[in-house]
Amino acid sequence: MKTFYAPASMGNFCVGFDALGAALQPIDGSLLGDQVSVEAAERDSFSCIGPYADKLSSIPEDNLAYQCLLHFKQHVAPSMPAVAMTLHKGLPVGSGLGSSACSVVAAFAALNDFAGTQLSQSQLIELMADFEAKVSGARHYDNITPCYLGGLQLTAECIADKAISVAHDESWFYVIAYPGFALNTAKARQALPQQFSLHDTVEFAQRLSGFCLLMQSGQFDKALAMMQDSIAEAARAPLIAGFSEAKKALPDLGAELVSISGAGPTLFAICKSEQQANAVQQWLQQNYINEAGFSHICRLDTLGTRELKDQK
Ligand SMILES: Nc1ncnc2c1ncn2[C@@H]1O[C@H](COP(=O)(O)OP(=O)(O)OP(=O)(O)O)[C@@H](O)[C@H]1O
Ligand SMILES: N[C@@H](CCO)C(=O)O
Repeated sequence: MKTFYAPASMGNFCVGFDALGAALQPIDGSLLGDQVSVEAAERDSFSCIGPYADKLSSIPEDNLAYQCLLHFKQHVAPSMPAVAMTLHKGLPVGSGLGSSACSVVAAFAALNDFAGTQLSQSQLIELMADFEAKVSGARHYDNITPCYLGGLQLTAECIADKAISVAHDESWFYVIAYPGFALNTAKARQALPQQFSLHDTVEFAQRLSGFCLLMQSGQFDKALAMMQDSIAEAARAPLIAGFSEAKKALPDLGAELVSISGAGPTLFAICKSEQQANAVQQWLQQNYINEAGFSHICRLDTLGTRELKDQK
């Protein structure tokens, strides 16, 4: 049996709505994502286990990972032998951490390996984006590609191979806090303005391109100073209880930036020291998350989706 792990990710990354995404790795070494195991079997089967399995339908056909298996057998590798697939659901649904992307990416990575189909990066990303789009209300790559490739990715349909890795400051800490309630991505997208002025559109492009060039040239503090969300935050903050209070309070504890992770409700804060990250996390644990929520101090996960070794 082989097990593939797909890390959590933060779509948008504040300054790049639908265009930037970053994969996360808790600094305590714990896994924050989904896992898909596959092994040869007499007949196809699917099971979903893990801490968030009960948040999903118990009907296999309703699960994205199983839908990936059915699609793969029908359209990619019809001669593939029967397989027993197990999804370990390690991320809450509607979290803002790329939960559905994790299931899809881990499933296709595991199936591509099991069937020996050796799909290209672009072919795999297109497959993954097709399935992510089924549930998120739109086709966006900013969870799929950082989850699959790792790191910070500039990502879009129009980009060669769908993603370009962007340099990042390895000393930054990302404090993430999932409050414990869900926010459906499709609903969070419906809350967005349907039109932006020419001025706002041009400014978004100027800010995103400036950010990427500054990051790529190692001018990380200048890049950090450019980080503003002019597309989604104003419309989505009212949907996320406590976000506005956190945005006001956390800079006093050392947060350089506070922004929404993906479509929310998870938020993230960028800190330059672990001491500041601990202070920010403590505030979030006391004021932002309920008993079903969690917080992690993270770095960027630079490995992306990978096989977990010594799985029995
Ligand atoms: N394996 C799966 N993982 C996550 N969602 C799934 C899965 N299978 C089916 N779904 C359904 O897909 C929908 C995912 O919606 P949504 O995109 O809001 O969640 P998400 O991907 O978990 O959110 P986010 O990307 O913000 O973490 C939910 O309605 C969920 O029930
Ligand atoms: N970029 C998408 C999803 C991110 O997880 C959005 O903000 O709706």
